Amino acid sequence: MEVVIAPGDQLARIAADAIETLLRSQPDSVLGLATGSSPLKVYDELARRHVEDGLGFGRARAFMLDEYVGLAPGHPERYRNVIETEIASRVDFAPDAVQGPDGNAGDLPAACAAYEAAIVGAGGVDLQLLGIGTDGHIAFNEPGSSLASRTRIKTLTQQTREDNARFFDDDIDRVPRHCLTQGLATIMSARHLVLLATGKGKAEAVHQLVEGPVSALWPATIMQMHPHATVLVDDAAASRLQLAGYYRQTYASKPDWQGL
Ligand SMILES: N[C@@H]1[C@@H](O)[C@H](O)[C@@H](COP(=O)(O)O)O[C@@H]1O
Repeated sequence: MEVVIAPGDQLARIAADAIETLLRSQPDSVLGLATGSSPLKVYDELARRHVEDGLGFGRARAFMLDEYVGLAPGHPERYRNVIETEIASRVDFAPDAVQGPDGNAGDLPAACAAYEAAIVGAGGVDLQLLGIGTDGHIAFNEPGSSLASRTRIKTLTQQTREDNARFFDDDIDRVPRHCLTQGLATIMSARHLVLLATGKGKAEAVHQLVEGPVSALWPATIMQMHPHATVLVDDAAASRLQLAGYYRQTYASKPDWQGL
């Protein structure tokens, strides 16, 4: 696991660089897209590079991490709509190139199985962007999630519903109680994981993610088992890291040939 501590804007550029390098060398790459506020600056940077530098997404495909259950198709906070607004509509993905789990399916378990099959059918995800919840969840794998889980229905914790109420007019009663989410094993199948976290509110989750024992109690800790995981954090999110000095020193002396 590589930990990079840098200012927020720089983190977004580092993540966008990794995606650009991938797309330029392999235009038919499969990207994993995350919702939440953490990746928004990355999406802004990718949209800018699309317009100004001709970065193309026309042959790429993308899979979303998760989706609320039961939000109306036109609801602005439905993750499919958020991804459309924040990135898909701003670049040149082909129609239907971006897929997400169907939180309005009549048969939700079947929709989860179909989603897993679609990811496998596309050859798996090359680069998965991730944020992290304050309780250490990735996608919507809440504490207690099986470390071997695949796409399935989950119940959101009170903490996550409180955290996400800001997207629902600060009214927790409007935040759905259930979601469909890629499982931890699904996420671990991606070839490169790139997690972004900023702000003091994420400091404990980041400490656990990088330095805590691997445990279902802090689901993101499974990333310690991934052969290619990058954690991009600002000073505030890094403030509880015990080995912050070592991570800074390692990144400062990173060889040019190494890449992210
Ligand atoms: N399902 C999403 C996660 O994918 C995201 O990582 C998390 C953190 O969001 P933010 O980046 O806004 O802090 O929020 C939601 O729960």
